[in-house]
Amino acid sequence: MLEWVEKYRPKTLKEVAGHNEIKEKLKKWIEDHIKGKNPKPIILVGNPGCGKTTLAHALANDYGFDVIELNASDKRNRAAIRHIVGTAASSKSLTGKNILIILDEVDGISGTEDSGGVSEILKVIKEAKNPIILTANDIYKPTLKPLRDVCEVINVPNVHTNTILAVLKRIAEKEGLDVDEKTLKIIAKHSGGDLRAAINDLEALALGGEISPEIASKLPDRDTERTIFDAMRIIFKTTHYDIATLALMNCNEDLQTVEEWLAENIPNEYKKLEDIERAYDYLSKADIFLGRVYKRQYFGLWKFASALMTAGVALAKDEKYRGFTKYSYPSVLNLLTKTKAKREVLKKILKKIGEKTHASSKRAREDLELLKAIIENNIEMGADLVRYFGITKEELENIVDKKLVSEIFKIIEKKKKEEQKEKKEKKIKEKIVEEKEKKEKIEEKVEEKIIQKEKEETKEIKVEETKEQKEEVKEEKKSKKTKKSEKKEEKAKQLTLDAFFK
Ligand SMILES: Nc1ncnc2c1ncn2[C@@H]1O[C@H](COP(=O)(O)OP(=O)(O)OP(=O)(O)O)[C@@H](O)[C@H]1O
Repeated sequence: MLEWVEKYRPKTLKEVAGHNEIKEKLKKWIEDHIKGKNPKPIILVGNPGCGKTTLAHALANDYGFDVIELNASDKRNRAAIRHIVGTAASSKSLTGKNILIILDEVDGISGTEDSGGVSEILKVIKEAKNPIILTANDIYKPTLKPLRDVCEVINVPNVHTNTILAVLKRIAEKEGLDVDEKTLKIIAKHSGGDLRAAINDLEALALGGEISPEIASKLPDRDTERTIFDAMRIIFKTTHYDIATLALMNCNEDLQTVEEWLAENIPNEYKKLEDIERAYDYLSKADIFLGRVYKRQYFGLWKFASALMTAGVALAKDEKYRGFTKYSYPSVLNLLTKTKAKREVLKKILKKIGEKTHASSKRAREDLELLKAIIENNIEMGADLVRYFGITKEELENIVDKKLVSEIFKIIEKKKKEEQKEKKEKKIKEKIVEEKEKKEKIEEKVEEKIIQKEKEETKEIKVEETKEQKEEVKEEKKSKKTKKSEKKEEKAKQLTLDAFFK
């Protein structure tokens, strides 16, 4: 049974959804070839599943070309490519048709381990009389610059959501699926412009037997889980070392998670016992390296773990298994996800205890056991400790019986209220003392002022007194003076009288 992406792969350019401008460019390019103008080879660059290979095949079909499609990043293919290019000097196939060479995944030529890869492809391009289309997800690696220089780069954008929706509708109709537009829209949006992913999702949901908006919205997330799905697809479907090792390039998951995914899905993909055995053998070897990376911090071993996991599992099969495989979420991770919330809470509690007791989380774990025992035997003390550590009710419910928790928090509330009351009373008492002190101070000040005033008054009286005394002395002096002068005058008068009578 063909998987849907193959079953519904467009045969002609007309059937290819979207990409109208690119279709015109390709048509002109192949017509130039037919006219013998020998234009530059084309590199179609775009994200996975946007239709690069489909465009190339449809073009060949429309113009009656036979196709030779080879994976450029596979070293073993290079000899075949050279041979084909060499023998196809007449640029015609056995059937007498023109040949279009499609070199897939040129960005899979790895720079260091396959340094001659790019120059070999360049040689092929130079010698070939046939039109060549190369495809790549990313052509902007520095090692691929020589290829960019001799080819025409055409960027193929992601497929528009509406276009994807139209394709999904057509497939659903042909497959007689009972699915509404809302669900198809969710799948289309979710694919992020990757039509292959959208078709695969629709097929996976159809296989599951139920296609509803609820289920469609549970599809793995494009940017996170999706990348791990892509990685699984690449590792399980390829038989090439380089491609397999690149499978984790855009994958954000750590190697331990990838290992779980592979362990879960090996028997989903591989059917021959020998393949399964070999795959698990490589995976277990990868696990040994990975263990040493983490335990001994030998980060140099990481690449061996990664290579054994990706290329090891990929090359464990004798040949590719065709058809669609539904990769499942690892059951162990499923279990961990289910208990994740609980584990997170436990971590928080241990952190809180550790902060107060200045202990590691390992030691805090022992303290937590102690706390549980205290709660069961002396709930008052347990409540005090729970409060001291700052453990919330919701957190405590994860580790202690709910009944006990509500009792503990009743005690805590009661204590809190009592403390608040005490605090209030203390505040009132303090206020009273404060007021009293204030009053006393005011009284002291008033007294001081009265004394001051009295002092000032006595001073004034004294001043008055001295003034009066001065006046009196003056008066006395004055009267003495007048008396003296009167006496003088009298004396003078007497003298004149005496003189007169003499
Ligand atoms: N524009 C399109 N119109 C119709 N179907 C498409 C289109 N693009 C992709 N598809 C579907 O998606 C499948 C994958 O497309 P194709 O192999 O061309 O992608 P690609 O861009 O070459 O991806 P990759 O980079 O992974 O090789 C096709 O088999 C086809 O069913």
